[in-house]
Amino acid sequence: MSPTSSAETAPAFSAHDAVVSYDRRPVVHGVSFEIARGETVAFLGANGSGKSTLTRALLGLVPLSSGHVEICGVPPRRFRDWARIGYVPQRLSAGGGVPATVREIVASGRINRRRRFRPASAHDRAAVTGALASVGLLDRADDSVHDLSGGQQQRVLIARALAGEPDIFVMDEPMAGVDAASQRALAHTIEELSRQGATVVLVLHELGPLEPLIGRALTLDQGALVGDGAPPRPEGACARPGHDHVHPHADADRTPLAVPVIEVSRRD
Ligand SMILES: Nc1ncnc2c1ncn2[C@@H]1O[C@H](COP(=O)(O)OP(=O)(O)OP(=O)(O)O)[C@@H](O)[C@H]1O
Repeated sequence: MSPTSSAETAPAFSAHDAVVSYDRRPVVHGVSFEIARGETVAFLGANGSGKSTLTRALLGLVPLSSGHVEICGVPPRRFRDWARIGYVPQRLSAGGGVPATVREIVASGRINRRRRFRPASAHDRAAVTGALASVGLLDRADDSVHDLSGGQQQRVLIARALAGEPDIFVMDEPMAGVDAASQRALAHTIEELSRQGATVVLVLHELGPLEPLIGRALTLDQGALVGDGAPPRPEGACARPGHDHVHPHADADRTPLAVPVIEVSRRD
């Protein structure tokens, strides 16, 4: 933490000359930036430009080969307040081979909030139900997550993050494989989170319905930060730095979402 910052005033995320390598091959090349509390920021770039790797490095999920990153002024290895962070990974990893239900996966998002060895409180249950409703999956709550389409599984991951009532969201391609109506509903959810003061970091290959929310885009090209500012104006459906992007989920789901109501815990 810098001498002038504290855990409450430091940027939500900062990176200083951050380098990430896989098998000694650098895929993120010495990037530096800060993301302030309450900002909504998108990482843009083509497939393989390093967006996911950089966001995972910001969360300490992959190690840096040099440089440093901080979460709220603290290096990830010393950061303890993980309940503040809602991470939506690019693909469903929760559950694995275990036949978990949608509700179980979403409830796992409250683990950092629950008191050890205590049964779920009424507030825990309400947070899970509210998160399920927000992504339009209340009616699928007792189904196995493996019976859902890729787009629906993506919404389960978003609900899991919402259930934890974090104030910092990191969402890796939250719109991937989600149909247009559901994308608009998710955009509304994200707008609401942002309006309530949450920090929202999005990995996107195109802005789509999120465009009005994104005032700042950090653009990556082959691991280098090549842009930091207002996002490029649309010139077509996929006229974005990642226009050649391959969607990870081909099976977009078709269920429209309920209008979400989300509460973000305020920290300031
Ligand atoms: N676990 C890994 N091991 C080795 N190389 C990896 C690994 N993960 C990603 N890479 C490589 O690192 C580079 C950056 O990948 P990354 O997934 O971060 O890019 P991205 O911009 O998020 O792309 P996409 O939009 O396709 O997810 C790519 O060349 C990719 O092949």
